[in-house]
Amino acid sequence: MTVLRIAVPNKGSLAEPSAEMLREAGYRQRGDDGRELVLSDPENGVEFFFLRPRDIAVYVGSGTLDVGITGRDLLLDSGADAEELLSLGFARSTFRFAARPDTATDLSGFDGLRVATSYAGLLRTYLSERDVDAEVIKLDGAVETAVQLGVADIVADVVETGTTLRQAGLEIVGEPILNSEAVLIGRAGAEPAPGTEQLKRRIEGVLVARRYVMMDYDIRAERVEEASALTPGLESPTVSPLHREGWVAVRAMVPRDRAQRVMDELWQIGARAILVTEIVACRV
Ligand SMILES: Nc1ncnc2c1ncn2[C@@H]1O[C@H](COP(=O)(O)OP(=O)(O)OP(=O)(O)O)[C@@H](O)[C@H]1O
Ligand SMILES: O=P(O)(O)OC[C@H]1O[C@H](OP(=O)(O)OP(=O)(O)O)[C@H](O)[C@@H]1O
Ligand SMILES: [Mg+2]
Repeated sequence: MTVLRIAVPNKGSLAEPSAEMLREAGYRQRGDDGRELVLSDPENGVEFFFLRPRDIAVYVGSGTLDVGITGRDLLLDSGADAEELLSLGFARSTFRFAARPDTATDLSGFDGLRVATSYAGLLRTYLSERDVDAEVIKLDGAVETAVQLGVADIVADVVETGTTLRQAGLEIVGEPILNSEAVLIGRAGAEPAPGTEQLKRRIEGVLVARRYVMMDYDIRAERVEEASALTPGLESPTVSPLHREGWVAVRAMVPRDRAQRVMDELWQIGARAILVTEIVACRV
C-alpha cells in the first residue's frame, strides 16, 4: 500500500492547532513532549514529517512530500511550486505595513524608504508589482523593533491583535497586503497523491463538526415550514412524525455561532424540547 507523506509544522503558531486538527481527524500525533521528527501511522496509511513551517512549501513543491500544512503567507513567500488544497480556519492573520506616525500614508510614499520583513519573497513581489522602489531588509523575526533600532523606516509583518505593533509605537499603513490562515497544500498542477482525497475529506469533516451543532426539536405540523426556514440544515431538515397527533420532530445542522438565536426564534414560533448536541465526526 502507498503511504501518504504529510508535512506538519513542528513549532510556532501553526504547530499545536495542526496537531489538534489531525488528531480530531483520527490520525496519530505526537504526545505532549513528543520530539519525533517522523511519525508513522500505518493504520491510516500516512506518515507525518515534523518540519519548520517555512520549509513545508519547499518540500511539497519539490514533490519530496505529498501534502503539508502551512500558512498562506509562508506558502506565497516561499515561491515554491505548491498550491492550496483546503483552507483550515486557524492561524488567521493579516500581513500589513506599519510605521511611526507621519512616515508615509500609503504605498506611494514608500519610494526610497527601507521596509523590514521576514517575508522578503512575498514583499518584493508585492512592491515590484506596484512599481514601488523601496529597499527590503530581511530579518528573521521581532521585525517591529527594526524601526526603533533605526534599521528600517517601515515594517511588513504578521498582525493579529495589533498589540505588538502598538507596543513598538507603530501604526498600520495602507491596505492589507494579504489575509492569511493555515492551509493544506499540495504540489502545483500535479495529480493528487493517492490518499489525498481521503485526508481532505477527514479534515473537512473536522471543520464541519467544529462549525455546526445538531439541533432537534418538536413543533406543531402546521408551523414546520416556518421552522424549516430557521433551520434549513445543509441540504434539508429531517422531519419525522411524532406519536402525539399534529406534531412533528425536526432535526437539522445549525451553525454553532447562531445556535442560541435560532433556539430563541424557534421557541417564539412554538417549538419545544429543543436540544443541541455536538457533532463528534462527520462526512457531508
Ligand atoms: N500572532 C499570530 N496570530 C495568528 N497567526 C500567526 C501569529 N503569528 C504568526 N502567525 C501565523 O503563523 C504562521 C507563521 O508560523 P511561524 O511558526 O513561522 O511563526 P510564529 O508562529 O511566529 O513562530 P516563531 O516563534 O517561530 O516566530 C504564519 O502563517 C503566520 O501568519
Ligand atoms: O498582532 P499581534 O497579536 O501582536 O500578533 C502579531 C505578532 O505575532 C507574531 O510574532 P511572534 O511572537 O511569533 O514573534 P516573531 O516576530 O519572532 O515571529 C508576529 O510575527 C507578530 O509580531
Ligand atoms: Mg513569529
